[in-house]
Amino acid sequence: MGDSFGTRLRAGLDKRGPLCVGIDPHPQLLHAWGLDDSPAGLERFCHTVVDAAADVAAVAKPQSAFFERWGSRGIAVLERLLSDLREAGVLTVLDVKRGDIPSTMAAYAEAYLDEGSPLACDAITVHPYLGFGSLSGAIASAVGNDAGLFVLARTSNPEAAELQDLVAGQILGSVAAANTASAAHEPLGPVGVVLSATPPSIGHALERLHGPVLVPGVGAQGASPADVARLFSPVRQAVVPSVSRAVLADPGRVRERVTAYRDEFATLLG
Ligand SMILES: O=C(O)c1cc(=O)[nH]c(=O)n1[C@@H]1O[C@H](COP(=O)(O)O)[C@@H](O)[C@H]1O
Repeated sequence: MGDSFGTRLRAGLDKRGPLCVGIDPHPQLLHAWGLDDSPAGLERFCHTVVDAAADVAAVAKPQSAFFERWGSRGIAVLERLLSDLREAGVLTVLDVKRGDIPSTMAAYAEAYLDEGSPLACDAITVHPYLGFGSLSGAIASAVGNDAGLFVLARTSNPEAAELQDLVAGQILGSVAAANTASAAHEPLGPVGVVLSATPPSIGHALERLHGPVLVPGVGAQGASPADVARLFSPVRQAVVPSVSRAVLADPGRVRERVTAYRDEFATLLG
């Protein structure tokens, strides 16, 4: 067995600092970068981001939808991106937000978590809205492959509250139990959560999660690094802030922005 996802993530965060670079090649962004909205444009975009972030970011999170738009040609670019990030020592969280009945979930786990799969990555985002138990097989697969999952608990979009505020506490409790039950829960368990930095407060105790906390919402969606520090101070060592548009706006300044956010988060969460 190799190192668990939590061990690799801890090492990456300690070495490079707390930041996940979101890789979201929106068509408008490709145009702003002077690139075609095409698989070739996507590929150029990805090369630039990997070159800029390779040795300064601990984690990168490609958003699968922007690659799926192009069918098999986009997926080929995504496969190459995952492999380039791995080679650069950047942990990969593929943002696919999967969640299905257990037998189908097993196939998703095979696609993204099995070592040797063309789209293998270190972790994926999943949702628990078919019942947390429907994720059991995916959790077992993550543990068996030294990979991880990030379970949506409270997302950053304004529509999230009506449904998620009803169940977030239950989801956080289930994540804590899954990590505690895992042999690999030190230094960080295999099951992380996604909690946005945009609400005014979290409203739940996070100390017993034993897993990483992926935090979107900074920059384009209005939250600041100081909001992250304020909301997540009890688990600040486990926080992985994720920033996409605010670091990608200008192709000539990706490295500068990644480094600036990383350093600011390191200071605030240190
Ligand atoms: O799972 C996510 O990454 C995610 C969760 C969430 O609550 N909100 C959220 O915006 N995201 C993702 O984060 C990216 C947007 O990040 P920004 O461009 O930094 O706002 C998109 O890929 C979203 O799908």
